[in-house]
Amino acid sequence: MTDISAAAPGREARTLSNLAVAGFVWRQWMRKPRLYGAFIGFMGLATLADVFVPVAAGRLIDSLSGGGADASGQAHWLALGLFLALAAGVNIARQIGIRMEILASSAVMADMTADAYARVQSMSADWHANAFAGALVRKITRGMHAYDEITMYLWGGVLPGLGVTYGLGVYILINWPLAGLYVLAVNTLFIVMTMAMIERYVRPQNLVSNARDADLGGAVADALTSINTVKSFGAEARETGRFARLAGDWRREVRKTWYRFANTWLVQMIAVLALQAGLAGLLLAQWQAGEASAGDVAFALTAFLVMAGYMRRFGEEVQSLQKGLDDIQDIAGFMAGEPQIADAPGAPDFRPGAGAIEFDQVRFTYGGQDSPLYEGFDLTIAPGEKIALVGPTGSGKSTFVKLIQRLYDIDSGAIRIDGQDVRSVTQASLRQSIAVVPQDPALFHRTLAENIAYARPGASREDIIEAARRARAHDFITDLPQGYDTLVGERGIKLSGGERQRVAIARAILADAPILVFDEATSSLDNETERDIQAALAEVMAGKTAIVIAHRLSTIRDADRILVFQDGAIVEQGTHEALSAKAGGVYLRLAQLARP
Ligand SMILES: Nc1ncnc2c1ncn2[C@@H]1O[C@H](COP(=O)(O)OP(=O)(O)OP(=O)(O)O)[C@@H](O)[C@H]1O
Repeated sequence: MTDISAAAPGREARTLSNLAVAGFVWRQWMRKPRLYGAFIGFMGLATLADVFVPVAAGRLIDSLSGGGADASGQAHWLALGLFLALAAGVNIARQIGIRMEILASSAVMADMTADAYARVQSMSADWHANAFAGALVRKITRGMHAYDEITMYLWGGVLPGLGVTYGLGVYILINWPLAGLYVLAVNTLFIVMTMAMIERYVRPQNLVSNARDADLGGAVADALTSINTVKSFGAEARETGRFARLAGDWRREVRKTWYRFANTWLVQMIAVLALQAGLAGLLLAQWQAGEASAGDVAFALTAFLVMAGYMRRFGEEVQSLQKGLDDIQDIAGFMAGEPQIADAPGAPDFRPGAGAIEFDQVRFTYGGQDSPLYEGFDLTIAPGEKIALVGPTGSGKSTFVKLIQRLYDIDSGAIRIDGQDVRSVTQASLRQSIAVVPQDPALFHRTLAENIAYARPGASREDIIEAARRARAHDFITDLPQGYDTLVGERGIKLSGGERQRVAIARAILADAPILVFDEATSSLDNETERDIQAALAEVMAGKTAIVIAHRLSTIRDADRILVFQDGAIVEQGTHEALSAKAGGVYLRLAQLARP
């Protein structure tokens, strides 16, 4: 199994072999085999017709130079007709082929991009923590367009080019062996040299400039998603400077790539000239010796023009094809590996119960860390229990929540919810049974009604309003000019922190999950908002297992049990009264510090 993490943006992308990328492209073609079959068939017809254009030209010249010796005087008209029919046939077949390709590729590009998007969404939280959203967007869109280029350049350019040049080469070989050998040899040399230069000389540099290109996208998205921080530090000029440095890196690398492209073209042009001079010279010599007719020389010159056109394009097309393969390799990489956190084959959906949670000898280490955060971690939470998690920053409270949601897999031991191991059920069904109200909820740039209904798509307007009422969000929503139809701005930027949390509580109410997790905002809210949120919360928690990452004494006091975390372990647990009575205890110290 390929480790997909290596392809995570932000790190240098792993290079898939051309063969692996080609396999991916092949599977995309197989989505529309009939349309692509027709496209290839028409391109083949066009190629065949192109091979015979010089032959028809030769016949025409011969019939003309024969002075109309045939009895009817029709031969040259027939030859001209054949010549024109072939020339028209090439273009008609190509036109029909291209239209088939447009039909097939537009459909495949849409499907392939949707699959890549789904795959990226299925990547683990850890993978995304290492990814730049902007770089991902760039990689996916670049790969989408590369697919069309690969298809067109291969079937519409490179392969017809090979067909015509070798087809004519063989025709020449049969009629004039020496010239034929020369043409085939120069052709082969040209192709081998072009491929080698592109693979060894152009491609490595092209991958480097692609990586710089993705860095640019990543940097823009990184700074723009934190634009408020940038502004609050008055750091616009600093960020612009940072971007300019990255743009400078990109410019240096892309210039090298483009120079390498240009150098390859130069070498190719020299080979085309050699072919031109050699073929014309050889046939002229044969004509002089009386071994070739004027028509033969006309054939040679037309054949050369046709071949030179294909060869000139061949170089560019092989390069574009390689660039296409490089550009699509990120998407191919996403699809080639398995997400680190995957549903077990045939995993059933989670069956929600009363909300019992059990940690059984859990050991967990974050990727990139040497020592485990949790070791031999045991805990049982009864259905309906109200738990408060307290402890110093970095002690492992948020990790506890991430583990019950299975955002990370543990090293050993087991986490069971309602008797079901979190690894044995589908992730989506598990997470739908755990409603999380984060500290600083990010909303979608959609209407408030849509944001609330995110927990239950298809919820009626009445249900949405009822949930908002219970979350103490209805009043501020109806005060907005467009009420429930107000767009909240990217990540909900147009709402205050307290308002966003109440929208998230309304979502949790609609979700109606047996387990509720509430991460209290650390920043202080005004008394009224705080009271509203506490009241809303009390309602949501009724009858559910509730886990509150607590920063406020009020929440802690009401908890059935307080778990005190320190360095990834629960060092004390009990009610507020019991823990407060424990002289020298961690909780007592934290509570004293928290008191105003
Ligand atoms: N994705 C990650 N990769 C590596 N280490 C991580 C990751 N997330 C958290 N950690 C580390 O794990 C430890 C526990 O973090 P966690 O977020 O669970 O603490 P916390 O108690 O919730 O802290 P806070 O109260 O500040 O939110 C910290 O040392 C943190 O640096």
